[in-house]
Amino acid sequence: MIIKAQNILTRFGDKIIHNGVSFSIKENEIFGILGGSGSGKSVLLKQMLLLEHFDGGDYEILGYSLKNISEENALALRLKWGVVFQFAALFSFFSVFENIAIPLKEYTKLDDESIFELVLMKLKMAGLDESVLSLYPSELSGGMQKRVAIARALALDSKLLFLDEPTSGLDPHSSREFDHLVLNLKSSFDLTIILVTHDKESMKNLLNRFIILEDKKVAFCGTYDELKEQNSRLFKKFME
Ligand SMILES: Nc1ncnc2c1ncn2[C@@H]1O[C@H](COP(=O)(O)OP(=O)(O)OP(=O)(O)O)[C@@H](O)[C@H]1O
Repeated sequence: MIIKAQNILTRFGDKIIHNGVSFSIKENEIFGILGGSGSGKSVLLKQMLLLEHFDGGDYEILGYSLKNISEENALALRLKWGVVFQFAALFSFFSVFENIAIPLKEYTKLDDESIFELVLMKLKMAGLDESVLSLYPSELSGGMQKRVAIARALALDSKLLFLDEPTSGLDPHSSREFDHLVLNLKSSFDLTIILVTHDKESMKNLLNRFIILEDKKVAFCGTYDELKEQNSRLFKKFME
């Protein structure tokens, strides 16, 4: 297991968000976190990324326990994953090249030529070519911005990729193109991908397994076909 969540309890003030949430994510799967609005999907994602507290239980990610993790281990872990947040979150005042090069400049001692080669390689992995290198984010379509964000997230050879609502804001055609990209990345680069999504097509096309959060707990964990067979109420609610 690459990620294990055990009995997670989350509170904000008096309000309980998760009460005993447990799940495991296997290597090289696309794993979905589903649930209604406010069910705690984003909070769960942020907890795994060390961006949000939890009040009980523990996560184990790539062998590190997140409870009481040291600064040093937290940094080591941050270098092992890539993240794409909902609105691509590119630096608007940097070019595409600069956006993708940032983690390479910050965390490696590579020379300029190697950085250029790597940026180009990551851009191609994400389905773009050198013609966009000198453009600024505002000059790109929404779908292209997401691709640049993916290229940046994978700059450091991450094996874990977290995506928060990656198709939100995209038209249906670009959303399906994005699904293809995610599938390609998974199979070509042995990535494990964790995805929060509302997009029913993406759920059907992409997810190997998923959890559904409901009433502060995991109401379902398994595959699309298993949900269809085992729980028609949740299937209707989330997949139809
Ligand atoms: N920092 C915070 N302080 C207080 N409450 C918070 C905080 N972050 C999230 N919450 C609350 O936790 C609950 C779960 O939020 P979360 O953003 O995880 O929901 P979600 O399942 O991702 O919903 P959506 O699909 O609408 O984005 C919400 O009720 C939200 O108001």
